[in-house]
Order: sequence, then structure tokens, then C-alpha cells
Amino acid sequence: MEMGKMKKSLRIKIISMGNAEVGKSCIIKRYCEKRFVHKYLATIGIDYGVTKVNIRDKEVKVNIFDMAGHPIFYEVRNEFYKDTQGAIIVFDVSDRNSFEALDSWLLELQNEVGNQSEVDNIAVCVCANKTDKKRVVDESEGRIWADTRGYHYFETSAQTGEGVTEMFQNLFEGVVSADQVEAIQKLKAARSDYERLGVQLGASKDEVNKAYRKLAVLLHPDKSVAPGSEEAFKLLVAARTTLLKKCS
Ligand SMILES: Nc1nc2c(ncn2[C@@H]2O[C@H](COP(=O)(O)OP(=O)(O)OP(=O)(O)O)[C@@H](O)[C@H]2O)c(=O)[nH]1
Repeated sequence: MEMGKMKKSLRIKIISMGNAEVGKSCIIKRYCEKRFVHKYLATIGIDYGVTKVNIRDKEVKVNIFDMAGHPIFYEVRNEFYKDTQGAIIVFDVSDRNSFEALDSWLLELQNEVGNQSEVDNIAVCVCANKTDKKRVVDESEGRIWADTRGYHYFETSAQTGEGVTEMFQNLFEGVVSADQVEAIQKLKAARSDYERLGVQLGASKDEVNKAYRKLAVLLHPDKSVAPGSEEAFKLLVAARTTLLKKCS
């Protein structure tokens, strides 16, 4: 079989958070349009969809878990936080309660993910939605909330489309850097340890170590949340070990 055909496409997991009726589903639908495969799992209060996006020329599959915002669905939502790489946290600019609820959504995220370093690795975009409506929460208030927590802030309207594409693009780029994507794909597709490290046959110890370090910085599981980086890192370590043995 041709190697190229065996390459798995990259996958990322995104969730939506925010009070009921703030417009989470509408934002997602607006973005995904015709490419959105929509399955409503009514009994568990979650909408699940898959879309494909290009992040700087790399095709990435995005699994979107659209959470029901109503408190009664908490027991259903909580199991979907695991392994999340990106999150949109939405409030409605015409509803102050939904803005004031943002901290409790963050708390839910922290509680469910558990590990703080994992939480820190999640790319988060704050959406001030329904900007087409009469607002009661100013842009400056929303922006300050997001900035003080280190999140990107976007003003969106699922109705007019304002800010939606820009917000998702930013989110995806926050999850997967182009260099990481490329390094993972190359490592997985490579057919020899030399190819994995990108060194010539008969490379010296120094060359092997140098090539290893360059890739390890990108792929170390503590640093990379790009999908597949853990597996790629293992391949990298194994390739280096084998080649170093050959050098001595
Ligand atoms: N004017 C206006 N209405 C919006 C906008 N986005 C969503 N809505 C409306 O707000 C309501 C709720 O939208 P949904 O997307 O279903 O809200 P949700 O956050 O997914 O709600 P839950 O699934 O209950 O958590 C719908 O009636 C939408 O038509 C927007 O940008 N502008």
C-alpha cells in the first residue's frame, strides 16, 4: 500500500461552554455551514459534529462537542471535558447573567479537567455573542475579563456572521501550531529512523542529537497539545536511541 494513504489525518477536540441560549449552537452552525455533519444526541444533551479545516495548509479534523448550557445537563456534560484542546466560552451581550456566569464555567472546566497544566494548555476563545442586539455588557468589560485570564476575546454575531470565522481560525491556530503539525506528519510518514530524524545515512552522534533536540522542543508532550504529539515524540525518542547505537 502507498504510504501516503496510510497517513491518519490530525484530529482536534473542541468544546463549547456558556449559559443556555447564549448562541453556542448557532455560532458553530454558522461556521460549519454545509460541511457540518450534525447529530443531535438529545438524551445526553450534547450535539456532536465533525468538520475539516485547513490550518496553514494542513488538513485537520475538528471534533466539536456542543454542550447544552442548562444546569440540568451538568451530569451529562461533565464527561465531555476530557482531552479537550480548545474551548469557546460564550456569553450573550444582551444578557448580563450570562456574562456573570463565565467564572462558573471556567470553574467547571477546571474541576472536570482536573490537572491545572492540562487546563493551561487548552486554547480558549471568549465570544461576546449577539452583538447585533441591544447590549447590556460593554465590549470593554468583556475584553477585560478575557485579557486578565489570558484568553482571546471576540465579538461575534451568529446572526450576521460577524467575527465567527475569525474566532474559530484563531482558536484552531492556538491548538495546533503549523510547525508541530508538520513535524508530526513527517515523523508518522517516515519509513526509516534516518528519515524520522531527517539525517543522512551514517550521520554522526552530534548530528543525530542536534536533529533530535530540534524536534523534541516542538513535540515534547509537556509543551505540545497538538494531536498525535505524544505518539510522535515516542517515535522520535526510539529513532534517536537506535541511531545513537549505530554511531558507537
Ligand atoms: N439576535 C441574535 N440571536 C442569536 C444569535 N445567536 C443565537 N441567537 C438566538 O439565540 C437562541 C439560542 O441559540 P442557541 O445557539 O440554540 O443557544 P445555545 O447556547 O446553543 O443554547 P443551549 O443549547 O441551550 O445551551 C436562538 O433563538 C438563536 O436564534 C445572535 O448572534 N444574534
